[in-house]
Amino acid sequence: MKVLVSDPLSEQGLTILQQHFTVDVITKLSEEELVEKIPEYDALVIRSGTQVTRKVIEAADKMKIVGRAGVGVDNVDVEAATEKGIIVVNAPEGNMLSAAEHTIAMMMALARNVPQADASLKAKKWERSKFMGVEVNGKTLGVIGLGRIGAEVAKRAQGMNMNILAYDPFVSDERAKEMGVKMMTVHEIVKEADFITVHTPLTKDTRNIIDAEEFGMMKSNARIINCARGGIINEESLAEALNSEKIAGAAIDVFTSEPPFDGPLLDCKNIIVTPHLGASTEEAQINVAVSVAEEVVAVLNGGTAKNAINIPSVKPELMTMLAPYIQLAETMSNACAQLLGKNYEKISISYNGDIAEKDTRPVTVAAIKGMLQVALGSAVNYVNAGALAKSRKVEVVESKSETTEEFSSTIKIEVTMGDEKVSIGGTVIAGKGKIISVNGEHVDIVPAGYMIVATHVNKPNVIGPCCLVLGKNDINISGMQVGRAEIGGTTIMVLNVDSEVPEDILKEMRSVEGIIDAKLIKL
Ligand SMILES: NC(=O)c1ccc[n+]([C@@H]2O[C@H](COP(=O)([O-])OP(=O)(O)OC[C@H]3O[C@@H](n4cnc5c(N)ncnc54)[C@H](O)[C@@H]3O)[C@@H](O)[C@H]2O)c1
Ligand SMILES: O=C(O)[C@H](O)COP(=O)(O)O
Repeated sequence: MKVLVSDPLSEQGLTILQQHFTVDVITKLSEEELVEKIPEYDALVIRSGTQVTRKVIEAADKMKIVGRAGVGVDNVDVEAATEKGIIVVNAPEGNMLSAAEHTIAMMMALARNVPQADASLKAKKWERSKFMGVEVNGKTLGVIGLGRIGAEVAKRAQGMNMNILAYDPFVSDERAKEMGVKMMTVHEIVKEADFITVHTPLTKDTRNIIDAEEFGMMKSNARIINCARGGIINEESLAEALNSEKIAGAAIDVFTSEPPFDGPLLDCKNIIVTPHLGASTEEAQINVAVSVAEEVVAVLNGGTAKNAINIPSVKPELMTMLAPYIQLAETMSNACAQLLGKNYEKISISYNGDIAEKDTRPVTVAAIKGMLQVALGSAVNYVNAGALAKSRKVEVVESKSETTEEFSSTIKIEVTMGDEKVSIGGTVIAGKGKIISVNGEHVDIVPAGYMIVATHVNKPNVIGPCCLVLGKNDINISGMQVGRAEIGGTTIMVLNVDSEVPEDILKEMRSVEGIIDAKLIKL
């Protein structure tokens, strides 16, 4: 088997890989070059320098694992990898102490103008009064993102007698208390802190978490540090805050585009910078390279990964089989939660037929994720879905039966709140997911785009008027399925439509005689 290492990796990691596989180390590949090379490799090992885009993933026909020798996976299209059944692993702990120490080094250098004073003296100037600094003792440090690195930074800063405020929606008050940290909102923190440091991943929610509004609230002596990811602090707003002396300084290790030669930061007043050095210590590089190399060896030899970030660890062959079910379950539970339209207390997932004999944990996780995503958006992922369901007291029930009627494998998901429930059944045919029932009514739908699900009485002159409502409002129907029930009974109609349907049009549909309810879902 062949492994491509496309960023610099320590010798210790390379040696482990070379003992098992043919290893090519080719760095600085463009997307096109990577797309061209990737089909021949079974695994790809990267750091932050390689962008593993959807295009790369789609071309990776043999690939079973992407190993990130480090923490951040924002340079990997994890969704695309998951869809293709490729496991993504990282090394979550190997560089955490180095990153925390670099943050403290940056904070101290910022407080005492170390890089500027160093450059001045080397330019044969003796400017003692120009480089007046501040103590950190007794000052307040705001930590945004109290995960592994944030917590280590907080611990070290406490050792220097700093008061710690933190914001992290996923950290309990109990844990914060244990750490001696006061939890606050971002706005409360930026108003109070003398130093602010960010340690979140870069996500839709954390991008620009510190922007012009937040800089406007800061004290004039505030100093800000980013050793996490470029983009968590908006670079234009930071440049403006520094150049107008709204804040006293910034220490930045990471940038939206690296190297940041065309960005707004390098020429700012009172900024000190390093070229993404948080993890650049001998110790961290050995740790992360060995950890990821061991994961690649395990997975390519048919074992499981310990630090898979996209799915509970299962064997790669099984992942290939499960991939379409994972996607289908996520879509089905998302549809169930949208149709229920309220909070829920239980999700039941039943596996029938061949799939019942497999390790279905990744499918269950995907089902939980899809359901929670309606309320939580991108805050939920495959890793935290189970824990989030538990913390929200949502009961998860799995059942298995090896018998099915029509298809070799089916899954059924039911989301419940009190007496109200929505259930959707599905199967996979030729690698593509299909919805085969809604609330027990047989249908045959490819789940995608906008869908109207209408419960109605099975009698003449109901379906036609509904379609007329859509037609006269210029909404194109691209597919339609009607359940079977005895005449006069209640059944279901599912309409695939090409555009969003405003609430007033849905209301008009609901007023059609015989329509009991009509809801729009977006998949
Ligand atoms: N500069 C470097 O070389 C370097 C080295 C290592 C890690 N990093 C980066 O540091 C960051 C933190 O890494 P880590 O190992 O501590 O990760 P982690 O997953 O242990 O911690 C991240 C924390 O951020 C929190 N979080 C998520 N969304 C949030 C939000 N919207 N608001 C507030 N908090 C939120 C999470 O709850 C979690 O506690 C990552 O971006 C990682 O890529 C950089
Ligand atoms: O997320 C990480 O682990 C760090 O940003 C380190 O990145 P690097 O491996 O490119 O040094």
